[in-house]
Amino acid sequence: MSDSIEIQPVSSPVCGSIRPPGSKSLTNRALMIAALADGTTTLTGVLDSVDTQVMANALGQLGILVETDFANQSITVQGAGGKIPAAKADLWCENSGTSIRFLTALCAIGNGTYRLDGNERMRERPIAPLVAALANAGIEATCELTNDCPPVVIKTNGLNADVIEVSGAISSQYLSGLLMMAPAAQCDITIRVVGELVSRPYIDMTLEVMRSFGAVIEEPEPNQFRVKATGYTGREYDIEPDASAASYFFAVAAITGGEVTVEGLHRNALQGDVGFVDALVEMGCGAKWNTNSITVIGKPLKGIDIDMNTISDTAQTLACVAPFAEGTTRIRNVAHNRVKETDRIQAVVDELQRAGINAEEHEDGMTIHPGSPQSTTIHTYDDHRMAMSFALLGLKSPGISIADPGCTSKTYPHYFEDLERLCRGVQ
Ligand SMILES: O=C(O)C1=C[C@@H](OP(=O)(O)O)[C@@H](O)[C@H](O)C1
Ligand SMILES: C=C(OP(=O)(O)O)C(=O)O
Repeated sequence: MSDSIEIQPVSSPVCGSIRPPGSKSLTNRALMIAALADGTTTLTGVLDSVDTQVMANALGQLGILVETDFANQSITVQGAGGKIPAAKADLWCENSGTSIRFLTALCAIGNGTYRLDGNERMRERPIAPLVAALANAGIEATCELTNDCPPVVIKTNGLNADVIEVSGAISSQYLSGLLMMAPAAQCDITIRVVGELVSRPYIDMTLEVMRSFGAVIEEPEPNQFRVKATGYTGREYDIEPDASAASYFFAVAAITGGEVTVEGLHRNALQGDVGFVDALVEMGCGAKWNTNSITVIGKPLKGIDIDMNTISDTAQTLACVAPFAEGTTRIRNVAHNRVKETDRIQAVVDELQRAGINAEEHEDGMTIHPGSPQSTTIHTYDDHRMAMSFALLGLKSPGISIADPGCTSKTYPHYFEDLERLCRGVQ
């Protein structure tokens, strides 16, 4: 893909419908659980992107039979019944947080030595809370370097602990990984979160997918989970379209005064990020929640003060809607966004300022003032969500280019084509 892509402004409100590709979070959960299950699982509606390829490849290296048919959005997994066939593996996780966190927990139930690593940014993304949780549970788990980040080495001959404690203050993915591994452990396990838990809807998603494959989990107290060692049963499982990806299309309706329908999502979707629609409604938009689609209707926007802890992947989207609202917008409680693909608080504020928008950085978020973006090239810091959200500015003002558009391949390789199709009505 080229070095940058210039976004063409739209001349009228965007009206249309779109079905984003499958959810990254659900695809990677279903893959891990299918690998642990008894029998065969066929996944449909899966996402074909770097993050899911990395997960599928790593499971293959662990000796699980994973047959991808990405052309048909399908993957078949022969579950190994709670065993990890390979006794040794070096797993490359690129910059996929879900992959490295879920796989680290998965490796704990193996029998051998496993090393997990990723790209330069992944080596700056903390994993020590998960490593400490496993170490306290009797696994020889270490961070290879001195910065509490990957590479991680796991030496294990199975997990035999009945209580695991984990911190959830930096990422919920540590807890999700432990929860998903637990039904395959040697005994029932209580997993307790110590302190704050960010991104809670992802835990509810984890529990729901686990239950769909037969897991039995209770939450006797908030953030304390009792998981039975029942194993999982393979099945056919369909993945919802990605709700975080949908946020960009809902935002298109919001900023152009149009009407955009996203197919395949609904109020009770497994992904908490459908809650982004509520944020747009708070800003003044209309919304229709249908049984198998959600429509956002763009109306005059007003700035809001919003806690986005539970829907933090959509904070960048909201930050790129905010300049077009009347009044300031304050985004709170997303300090965990500083340790994702890039420091997403600093990067968003820097790039809004580069486009001439007045924005301030806070420890936990940002304030954005109304303004009209000026022509510039937006830096994207190898963060797919920087590229996808800042494209919105270019729909409103001429001369906005997005550097390194290929970085969307992490979760949405065809994003710019889909955006073009929606905005220009090209089929
Ligand atoms: O469990 C998941 O699928 C995810 C959890 C979130 O991470 P944190 O829990 O680190 O906020 C989110 O940002 C990420 O894109 C996907
Ligand atoms: C934070 C993200 O991904 P991950 O943590 O899975 O790398 C994301 O997709 O926005």
